[in-house]
Amino acid sequence: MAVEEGQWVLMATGRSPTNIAVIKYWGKRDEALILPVNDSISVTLDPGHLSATTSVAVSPSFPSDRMWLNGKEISLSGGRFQNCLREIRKRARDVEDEKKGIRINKEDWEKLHVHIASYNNFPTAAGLASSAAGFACLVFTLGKVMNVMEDYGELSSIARQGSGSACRSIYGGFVKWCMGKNNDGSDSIAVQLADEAHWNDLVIIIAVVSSKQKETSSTSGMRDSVETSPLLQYRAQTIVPNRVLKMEEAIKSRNFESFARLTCADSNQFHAVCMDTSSPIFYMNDTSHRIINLVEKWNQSEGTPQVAYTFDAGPNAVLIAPNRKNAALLLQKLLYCFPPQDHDLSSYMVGDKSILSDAGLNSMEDVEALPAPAEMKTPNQKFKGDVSYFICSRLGAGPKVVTEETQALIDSVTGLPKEV
Ligand SMILES: Nc1ncnc2c1ncn2[C@@H]1O[C@H](COP(=O)(O)OP(=O)(O)OP(=O)(O)O)[C@@H](O)[C@H]1O
Ligand SMILES: C[C@@](O)(CCOP(=O)(O)OP(=O)(O)O)CC(=O)O
Repeated sequence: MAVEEGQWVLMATGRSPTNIAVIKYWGKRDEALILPVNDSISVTLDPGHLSATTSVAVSPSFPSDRMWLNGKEISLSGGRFQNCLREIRKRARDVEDEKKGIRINKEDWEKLHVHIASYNNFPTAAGLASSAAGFACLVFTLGKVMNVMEDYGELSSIARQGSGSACRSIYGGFVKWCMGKNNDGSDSIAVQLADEAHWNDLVIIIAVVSSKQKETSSTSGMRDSVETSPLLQYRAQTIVPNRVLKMEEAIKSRNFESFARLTCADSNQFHAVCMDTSSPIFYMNDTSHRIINLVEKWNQSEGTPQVAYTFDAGPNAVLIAPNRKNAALLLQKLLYCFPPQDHDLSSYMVGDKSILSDAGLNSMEDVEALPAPAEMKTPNQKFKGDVSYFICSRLGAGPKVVTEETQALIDSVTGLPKEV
């Protein structure tokens, strides 16, 4: 139902980044509250390249809460959406918009309904943490519309109830999700370790190996691991606590060698836990393994890490280079092994395309002329088309309000998504 004459629509739009864990969250001790079995640490990615944008509109003429994701209406009846809506509504405060002549009292929020429209500028449910950006954005933007004044720690614990990893997308830079001890989850919140300016030389290259939806969701995969993997228990109790301390130290001192070793080891152990699960879960594929091999060989041949890799619940590789020079060298090696299927170099690299010219790759001829990486054992092997495309990004900031009306996803007159 659209807005009736004489009634108003109030709206806010927010944009939130995704994050990628360098110490992984895998396993819950409480499914309903989404409480993890270990701390985790992530880097927030530049929202210009990977983010969710969400508009939340409220109007007395809306008969129910509704949501559209990437243009399609989805159900809000799931517990995760309901938890986020309930927790934000509980904290809603008086809102006044003098220009529009709108006054909403605190108590009115229980009766008012919202329309939510969200859009991800990258593939949804493909192991690129869309749920993290999505739920962080939902909580952040609902909070703006409802004039919620809670601090970011509290917002992170609400976002956590949408998707665990979402609590880390409430901040930019380097973020730690402290698992907490309390049964009610009140101390299971995210904190910022350092902002994005702290270590801004880092370059992040994502190899999108498959943008298809995955077979085993993170939620069900980690449930199976908790129930069946002895390695998960050992990891959570013995390995991660120590690793988190070392990672915090590496970030603080910008020690790339330590950062890279910890990141790679933790990704590999997370996938070992998946293998240790009954039935085993395979998130990586042959292409993922080839990328690990390439990086490991390079790192070994130099005697010190040149690049770090990490893989979430999917085959896509997230590669972190300490600077543009190493990122460009990495790209040369990657494009030698994984040349594009068609001859369009420009669409093969999204995000910060300028890294291509840093790598001296201005045309397909440049790609074809690349020498085989010196550390490769079988230099003639090329796997054309096995990588769909690359994204070049960097560390980024946390959620922001988007003020331009043109960027809003809901029409302020009809109260419905603009594309519908
Ligand atoms: N922009 C968004 N706003 C709200 N919810 C979203 C948004 N994007 C994704 N989601 C929710 O997240 C779900 C996808 O989460 P899922 O964990 O399967 O994939 P992913 O987050 O892309 O991958 P992973 O967490 O393994 O890296 C969607 O079905 C939807 O419920
Ligand atoms: C492999 C991971 O990306 C797992 C993310 O799991 P989710 O946060 O998507 O799971 P739920 O809490 O069930 O929604 C590792 C990480 O981000 O730490």
